[in-house]
Amino acid sequence: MIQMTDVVKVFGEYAALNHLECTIERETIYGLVGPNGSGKSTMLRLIAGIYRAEYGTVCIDDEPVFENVALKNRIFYLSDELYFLPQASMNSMAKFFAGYYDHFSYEVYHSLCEIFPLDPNKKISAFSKGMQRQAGLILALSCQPNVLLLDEAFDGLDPVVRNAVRRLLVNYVAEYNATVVISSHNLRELEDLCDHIGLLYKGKLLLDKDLDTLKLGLCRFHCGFKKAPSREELSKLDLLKFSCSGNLITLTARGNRDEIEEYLESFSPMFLEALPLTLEEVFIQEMEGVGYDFNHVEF
Ligand SMILES: Nc1ncnc2c1ncn2[C@@H]1O[C@H](COP(=O)(O)OP(=O)(O)OP(=O)(O)O)[C@@H](O)[C@H]1O
Repeated sequence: MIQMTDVVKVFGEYAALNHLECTIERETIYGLVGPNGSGKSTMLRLIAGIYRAEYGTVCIDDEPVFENVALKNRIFYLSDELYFLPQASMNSMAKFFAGYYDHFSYEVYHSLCEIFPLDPNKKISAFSKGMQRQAGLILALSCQPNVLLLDEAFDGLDPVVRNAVRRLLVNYVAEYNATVVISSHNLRELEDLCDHIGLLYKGKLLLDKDLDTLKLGLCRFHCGFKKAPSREELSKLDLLKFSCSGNLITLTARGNRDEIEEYLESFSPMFLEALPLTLEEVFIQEMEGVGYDFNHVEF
């Protein structure tokens, strides 16, 4: 379990993380979203033990991370600015990481090299940006970390590779009882990948929720009536959004989907359909629910 308690990280006069509290359970794929400069990389670097917090504690399984060599051997931080040794190929980087990570597995490395169509003898600097990301992921997983920190890891990956990576991460977490934290400024990138989402804004977690709970708590319906009921007539619903055009109604409500559907059926609609909500829409509703103007958070 990753536990950040009252963490402050300052650069000069600026607090990049401002009394941050966050707990990330094992076997979780945790999506960390937030606008540019909200502190995502800083948070990941603190978890990786690269930065020391000015205040507060950062622990993994109750042990402080900073300067903890044994613990860091089980953590891999894949930076948004990928770094490979000059002139390195994947094979030479594998040798480099094998010298540092006690659990580096050549078996895993070779099997991943077969999944991704990259030449392991070619200079990584000659790879495209997306290929370099793939190389980084292969090497990261081969180190078999308990905690895998991926900073903007999906940048530049095409949909096919993205899908493959998604499957790999899900399997990895289950097989190794690992924790993966992925940062992105794009909610849509994380929607089908994470089971938990944290929204970082100005160095604080504004929202930290299980994805199923988030999605289950809200639903949207589109329905048509001979004579549409007014918003007031639907008083039993906890309505977050309501729009009526003629006899067509689109609404978003908080609550149990089946119960809401049953209630709407009692108004004898001519048709009634549930519409999917995107993660972004769920977030907007949740943020407004806690009195926050989502327009200030640009993704
Ligand atoms: N090494 C540093 N020196 C000075 N300021 C820094 C440093 N690293 C981060 N900051 C500042 O801390 C804040 C948070 O930066 P951070 O890189 O953690 O944000 P981010 O959410 O990862 O942003 P992005 O989505 O743009 O990558 C920013 O205001 C940034 O300017």
